[in-house]
Formats: sequence, structure tokens, C-alpha cells
Amino acid sequence: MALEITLFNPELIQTGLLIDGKWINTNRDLFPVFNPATNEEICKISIATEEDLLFAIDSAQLAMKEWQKYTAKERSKIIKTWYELIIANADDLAKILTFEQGKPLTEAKGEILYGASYFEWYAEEAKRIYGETIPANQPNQKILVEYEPVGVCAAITPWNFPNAMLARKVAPAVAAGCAMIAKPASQTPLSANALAYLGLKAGIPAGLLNVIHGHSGQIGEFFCSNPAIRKLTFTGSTEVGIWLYQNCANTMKKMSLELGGNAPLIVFEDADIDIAVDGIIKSKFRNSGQTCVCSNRIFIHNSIRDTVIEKLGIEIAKLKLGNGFDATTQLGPLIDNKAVIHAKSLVEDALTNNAQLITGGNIDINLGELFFQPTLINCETTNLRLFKEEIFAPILAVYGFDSDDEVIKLANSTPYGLASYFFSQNIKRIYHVAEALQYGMIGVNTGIISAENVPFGGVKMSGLGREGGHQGIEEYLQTKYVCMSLV
Ligand SMILES: NC(=O)c1ccc[n+]([C@@H]2O[C@H](COP(=O)([O-])OP(=O)(O)OC[C@H]3O[C@@H](n4cnc5c(N)ncnc54)[C@H](O)[C@@H]3O)[C@@H](O)[C@H]2O)c1
Ligand SMILES: O=C[C@H](O)CS(=O)(=O)O
Repeated sequence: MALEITLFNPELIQTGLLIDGKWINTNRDLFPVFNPATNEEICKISIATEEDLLFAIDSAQLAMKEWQKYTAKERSKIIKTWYELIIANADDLAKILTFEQGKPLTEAKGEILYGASYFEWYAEEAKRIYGETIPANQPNQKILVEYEPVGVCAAITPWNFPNAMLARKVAPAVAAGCAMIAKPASQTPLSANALAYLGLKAGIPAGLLNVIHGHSGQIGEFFCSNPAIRKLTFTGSTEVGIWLYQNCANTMKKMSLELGGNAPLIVFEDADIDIAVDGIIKSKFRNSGQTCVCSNRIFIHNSIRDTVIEKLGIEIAKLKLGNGFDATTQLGPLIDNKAVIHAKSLVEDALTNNAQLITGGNIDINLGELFFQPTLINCETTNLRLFKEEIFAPILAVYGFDSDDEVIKLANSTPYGLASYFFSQNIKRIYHVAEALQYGMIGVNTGIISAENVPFGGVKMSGLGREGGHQGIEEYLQTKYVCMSLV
């Protein structure tokens, strides 16, 4: 199926592997890419062989040596140029993203600008990798501490934010002086290829960023077992993250794991209800709920529960489900049929456990098989799959509570610890609840917390490490201490 989007820069569409600065179209072992809105095949992507992977490692090692010859300021300028090219091509990049992932074009554009902000941020951080000197315990000694690039990095990224999740890894990695081999999700390879295409145009050395596609299990085994890969950064499900963590131990790689979430959102009785309703809608329905920081469990104080549910029903009724290229669309399709089956099973489980379906709950077949309606469910028990599992669909599940201690215990009662949110106008309560919630990130009176200048990441089963902020570049550095005796 020919590509059906019109781009100002058609060269952004690359369907091959990127290794050593060259696009390799294998014309063998190809896998299809689909448009979730229509289930039609967009194109076919080349699959890497083991020889391709070994070539990528050799190229990355040589590129790192080349990249070390650049000063920090020279690296910074190239990363800044990459940022400028992303901004200049943002409309095309957004179209490619919507085409293969399905999210509304406005959200796709927002993701492109968000991804670009990591290049803008780390172009500056590249110049601020400062070391330190330490007063020596012995006479005639000088103690230096330096931070060096960790080495060749492997990156594995998900389909839900195919541009930003890769940008959040590539930008700090190259700013730290590392080369990278990236494997994007098989559902959304075009966004990764387009981002890499612009990196070459910005002037990065051939092989500094390689993008390979193929069988995830085989590539995962290769990345985990090859000692030349010194760092693995993964964004995806907790299940796969655990497997990678276990299998990287034998080569002692540095790890970053951005894993699954199950975010609680608490509305206390002293909340501004309109601010809370706005925060719930924004934190729940972004990317049709297919976002790791989406609010999954909405706890509303029983004294205001009916009022908030009524207001939520009004706002949900305004949400327009449709093709991402339709300018009026606010919710796009789910990524595939497996996601629809998962969403339906969560609703069915809730309804068999006395939950009340207020709106939605199924697909809108008039739009297509992957268009799951924005759904509101009022739950009478927390013994539900909706409570225990990451929903990853536009399903808003509401639970009641009466006391702070009760709701904090419920909020902390799952193995996840990525994002959490609560709404209150009481400063004592805000301080106490923020202290008590066991999460890497907390939104207070807001449902949107992601940005390039903050340490994004989770605790418990939601992962290791942080992306963004000054913390994000530390993931790609290693410490060297030099003790100089000037005798
Ligand atoms: N914490 C975060 O920042 C964050 C961000 C986005 C998505 N996520 C999580 O990602 C999940 C949804 O994304 P997904 O469905 O793509 O997740 P997934 O774990 O199925 O896949 C993620 C990536 O891993 C690859 N993969 C799968 N099995 C592999 C293996 N054995 N070895 C190597 N690679 C393998 C996939 O091809 C894909 O590229 C959700 O759980 C979501 O919460 C987390
Ligand atoms: O899916 C989780 C991503 O991290 C999305 S975002 O960073 O919140 O935009």
C-alpha cells in the first residue's frame, strides 16, 4: 500500500535500517506497518540480521571515537541544530506519527515539540558535564573526579510515544558523548527513522545513531548478551523490563528502565472541583489513555462523588472519537485489536462485580474496530482488574473514599510507582499526602506533569533511573576518580 500522506519533505519517510549513516533497504524479511485508524497497510520495513547488528556495534564504536574528538561546544551546536531541524519539520513528523500510531494530529504535533525539547535541553547540558577536585588526605596529591560517556548504548522504545520516547534517550546519550543503537516498536518504526534522518542532516557522525528493526526477542537477546553494549535503556512494559534487567546482569550493563504505571488520582473534599475535573480528563484521555502516566484509579471523596461524576459525564460527552487526521478529533483509535480485547475484558470484569457503566464501554463500529469509546465506570469495590492492571485505554474508573489514611493506603496498594495525582486546596494536606505517596512523580492540582527539565521516572515495579532534567544525562555517564601523587 503506497503511503497516503503528503509531506513537504518526503525523504523523512525511510523504511530501511540506519547503520553507519546509511539507509539499508534489505528487500528481504520485511514486516508491515499499519494505520490504526483504517487497519490498512502503510508500508513494509526491513528486518535486521545478526550481521546487521554486529555491523551497527562496530559502527557505533568507531562513531564514539569520532564524537570524542569534538569539543563539548561543538557537540552542543550539532544537537541544537538537530532541535532546529525537528522544529522546522514538525508538521511532517506529526503526520508520520499520526499515520502509524493513530493519535490526533494536534497531540502528535505536541509530542514532536515535546521530543524536540529534549534536544534543546541536552544541547545545553552537553556543555555542563562538570567534574570536581577533592582535597587530598596526603601531601603532594591532587584528586580529580571526572564523568565520562558510559559507552555504546542500546535503546528499546514503545509505540505509544514513538518520537518523544526515543528523543528522551538519544538527546542525553549523544550529549554525554555516547553512540546509540535504537530498536523502536515494530508498530511505529517510521517516527524513529525520521528522527534519525534529521540527526544525520544536523551533522552527527555516521554510526552515532543507528536504528534497527526486527524480531524484538532476538534483538533483545543480542543487546543483553553483547559486552560491547555498556548501557541499555528501555521504555515499555514492566514484564519486558524485568526480562531485560535479568538478562543484562551477565554483562553488567548500566540500566535505565521506564516501565508500566497504574496512577492513582485523588480528589479530596477540599479540592476545587472544576480544576479536579479538568485534571482528570487531561490525565486520563491523552493518547486515548495509552500513556504510562495516565490516571488509572480515580478516588473521589464520598461527600463530592456524585457531583464530580456528573461533571465528568458532561466533559466525557464532549470528547470526539475519530481519525487522527480529522481536525476535530480528540481521541484516536487504540493501537491494535489486542488492545481492544484487553479494554473490553476490563469493562466486563468490572460490570460482573457490581460496577455501574455510566457511558461508553465498547467500540464505535461506525468508525472502525479499534475506536474504543471514552468510558466512565463507577466502581463499588477495588477487587477489580481495572484497579490492579494498567488500563491503557480511555476507561475512567471511579472509587469512593472517606478518610486520608484510607485513600493513601489504597493509592499505594499496587506494585507500581510511576505517576500519581491529587487535588486539594489545603497546604497541610498537600504536604502530608505528597510525603506519603510512594511514586516517582506527583502532580498536585494538575494532571499534566511531563517536561524536559524534570526527572521523569518511577519507583518499585515502574522502573529504574530518570529521563529529563540534569539527572537524565547522568544515566549515560560513568565516574572516574584520579589520584595524582606529585612526587
Ligand atoms: N515509564 C515510561 O516512561 C513509559 C513510557 C511509555 C510506555 N511505557 C510502558 O510501555 C508499555 C506499552 O508499550 P509497549 O506495548 O510497546 O510495551 P512492550 O514492553 O510490549 O514493548 C516495548 C518495546 O520493547 C520491545 N520488546 C518486546 N519484547 C521484547 C524483548 N523480549 N526483548 C527486547 N525488546 C522487546 C517491543 O518491540 C517495543 O519496542 C506500557 O506498560 C507503558 O506503561 C512506559
Ligand atoms: O507513556 C508515557 C510517556 O512518558 C508519555 S509522557 O512523557 O507523559 O508524554
